Amino acid sequence: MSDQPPSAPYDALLLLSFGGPEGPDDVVPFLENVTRGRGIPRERLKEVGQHYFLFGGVSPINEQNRALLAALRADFAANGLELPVYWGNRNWAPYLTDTLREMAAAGHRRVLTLATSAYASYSGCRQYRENLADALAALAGEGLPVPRVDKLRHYFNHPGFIEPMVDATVTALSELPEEVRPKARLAFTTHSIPTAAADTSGPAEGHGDGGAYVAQHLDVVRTIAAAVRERTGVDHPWDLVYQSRSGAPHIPWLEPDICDHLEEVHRAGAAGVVMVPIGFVSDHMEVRYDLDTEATAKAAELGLPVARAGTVGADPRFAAAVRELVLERAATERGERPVRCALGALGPSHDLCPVGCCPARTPRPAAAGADSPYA
Ligand SMILES: CC1=C(CCC(=O)O)c2cc3nc(cc4[nH]c(cc5[nH]c(cc1n2)c(C)c5CCC(=O)O)c(CCC(=O)O)c4C)C(CCC(=O)O)=C3C
Ligand SMILES: [Fe+2]
Repeated sequence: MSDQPPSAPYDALLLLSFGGPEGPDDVVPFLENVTRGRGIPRERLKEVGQHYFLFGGVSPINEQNRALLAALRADFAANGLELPVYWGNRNWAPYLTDTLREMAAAGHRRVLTLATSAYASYSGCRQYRENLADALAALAGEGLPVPRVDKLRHYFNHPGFIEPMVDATVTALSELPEEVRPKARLAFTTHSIPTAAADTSGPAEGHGDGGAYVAQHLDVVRTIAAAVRERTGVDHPWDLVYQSRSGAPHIPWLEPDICDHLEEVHRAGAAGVVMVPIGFVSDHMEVRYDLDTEATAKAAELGLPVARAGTVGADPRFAAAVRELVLERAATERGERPVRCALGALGPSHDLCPVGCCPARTPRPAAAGADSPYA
């Protein structure tokens, strides 16, 4: 219908993120929020607290989300898309429940969510859906109208997410000493998760060795590596490696860790390494500490030249991709069949997480999926 805005039936977009401390006094309460009921050893928490104190107790993530919000609003305005954009976090202010309450009070009834995690996994998808369900339950408990909330499909393979990472990889290669550059290896990194969580990531039919989490990352790696080869004319050898492991040592998590990987390729005679943090949407603490501080120190100790590629952050191409994804999903909801952009071999991801997608160890209500208790 021509009198409908192009984002109909949606009336608002919600940027849903992790949240982070904004000063030294925030660090401990933030970590308590993150780890509530998750069984992370005390020693690991003390250590992670130190990472934040090293940066004045300030995580870069909130500033980066503010920049992304600004980029989204600028892109929407420039393209005549009148869709208000809100921001709420899992672990720090602005808290998701407060944001959703504000959205409900402003009259929003069909909310589309952009989570700052591009891939399938319990931590990157279902846990956000559980947070949405908790927030909606709180609104219902307060007698407020409960908006219907959907979530955008995984965007790991969207050109607007991939292309900035290709540029960033080429730029990082150019930062290596000239004689090292043509022989450099690419180490694509993402957050390690328990292997049991990886194996059950994504829809049930893909469960098994690494699940959708590893399959989606490998798809991205192959796409970026091929594009870098085209741009530089060099076939850089690559690996998918992991970082930021927590949890008890006896529980298996995805390996190898980036630091062990650097040692290993150094031993095998590698000339240099570009670290490409494909698992993260912005240069937040996992990137600034685990890669720029820890892994970079390890490389210096080895005498191995390294460079680190930037993340997508508030790149205008990513903001445009979000707009395309919003319009695509809106059209699908209206019963149309829009073009669904995706690079790589896997094709566009599902719009609606099916029952059994990225199951939790202890089942809990999750919104914005086929098993949502909310309409
Ligand atoms: C897959 C994944 C992403 C990527 C997808 C996404 O972006 O969502 C991610 C992002 C992030 N993780 C972050 C911080 C933390 N994650 C922790 C703990 C954990 N992460 C896990 C997984 C992931 N995490 C897991 C399986 C745990 C174990 C405990 C549990 O099962 O929950 C802990 C506890 C201490 C520790 O052990 O490190 C902290 C402090 C920050 C904020 C950074 C900042 O402040 O700038 C961000 C963006
Ligand atoms: Fe994490």
